[in-house]
Amino acid sequence: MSFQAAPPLPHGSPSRVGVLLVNLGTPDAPTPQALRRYLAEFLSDPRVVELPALLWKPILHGIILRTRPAKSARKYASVWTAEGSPLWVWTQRQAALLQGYLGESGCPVLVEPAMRYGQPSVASGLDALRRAGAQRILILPAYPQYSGATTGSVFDAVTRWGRETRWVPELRFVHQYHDDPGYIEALAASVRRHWQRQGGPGYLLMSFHGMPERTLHLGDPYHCHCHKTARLLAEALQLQRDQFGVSFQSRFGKARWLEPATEPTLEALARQGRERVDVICPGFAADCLETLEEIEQEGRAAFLAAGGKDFHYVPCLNDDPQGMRALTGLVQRHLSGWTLTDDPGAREASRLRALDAGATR
Ligand SMILES: C=CC1=C(C)c2cc3[nH]c(cc4nc(cc5[nH]c(cc1n2)c(C)c5CCC(=O)O)C(CCC(=O)O)=C4C)c(C)c3C=C
Ligand SMILES: [Fe+2]
Ligand SMILES: [Fe+2]
Repeated sequence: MSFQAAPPLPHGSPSRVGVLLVNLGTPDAPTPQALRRYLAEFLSDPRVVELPALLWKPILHGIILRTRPAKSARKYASVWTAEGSPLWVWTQRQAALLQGYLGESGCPVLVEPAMRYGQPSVASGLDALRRAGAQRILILPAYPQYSGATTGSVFDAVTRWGRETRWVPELRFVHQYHDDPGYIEALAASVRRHWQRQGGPGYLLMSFHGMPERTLHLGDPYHCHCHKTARLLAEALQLQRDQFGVSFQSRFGKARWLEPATEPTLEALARQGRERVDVICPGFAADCLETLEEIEQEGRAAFLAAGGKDFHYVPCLNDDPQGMRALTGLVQRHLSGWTLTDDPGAREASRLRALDAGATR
């Protein structure tokens, strides 16, 4: 076992604070080859598919990685942008904006974007922060609701990096922000703006990414977090019980997943005579394949084919200024004691350093 050498820090240089903003990850290109690499890494994570490796590996390599890459590549091609995969484009932009907002509020930190699967990896993001002099690092998984498959897996990647690192930095970890008032209010404001453009409210379907149902019975808080986010958003919008619903999308594999599923819910709403539906995906910090293709394209088609008339997708918070301010506030609270703005000890130390510098001049 060898440990990575600590990056050289100039003698007497101040310790810096870093934030690693981590989202799920995405393929490098909308091609079957890139999808095969990405899905092989993603679906080999035991946090994502909780089956014994002896059972799962032959299914993954013998069936899924032979068929799914081509199908998924076509879906990715339909949402790909000139700058790349939407998930990566938004995550990069969020990291740059977060660094700017934090700096403006007197909290000078470095923010690096990273992807749990694919590139830039969690390890490369942490290395970049260390090279830039960060000795204190806050990990910010871009998942408002905790799940073992997402947030838990980011933790695994961070600790795996730590196991190979000589000088492990001081670390903090954001666990979830599903009921953060700033996040809820930013979502509510985005719905109100949508209503204004449409001349009034429609039925609001809040669609969250699904999870295998057994994870709920095994104690994963994801399902509860999704329902609490939905309740708080409905309260902020003063919606009555018959004006909104919660559903779970992106079913994968043969096991039971959380119910109700989004697409059948949209079809049922249309058949019940709901002419208009507005869909929001509060569990996604940024638009990606799951929102742009599965909801905005497939969800729309399913609703209209079942007799619905008017389908609207309310985009994720992405780079929304109110959403970014909410994230800034969340990070500031988690950095408490680490930055000069909110740490009396650090302020005093900096005052003493200044006095010291004056005395030696
Ligand atoms: C937001 C939270 C997410 C949870 C919870 C989640 C669980 C989960 N996902 C899969 C399988 C797939 N997910 C895929 C894409 C994908 N998933 C999330 C987020 C969550 N997943 C995002 C943000 C994305 C989009 C990535 C992008 O590049 O835009 C995919 C890949 C696409 C495809 O081939 O369909 C798979 C597969 C499982 C099994 C799971 C829980 C156990
Ligand atoms: Fe997923
Ligand atoms: Fe999907």
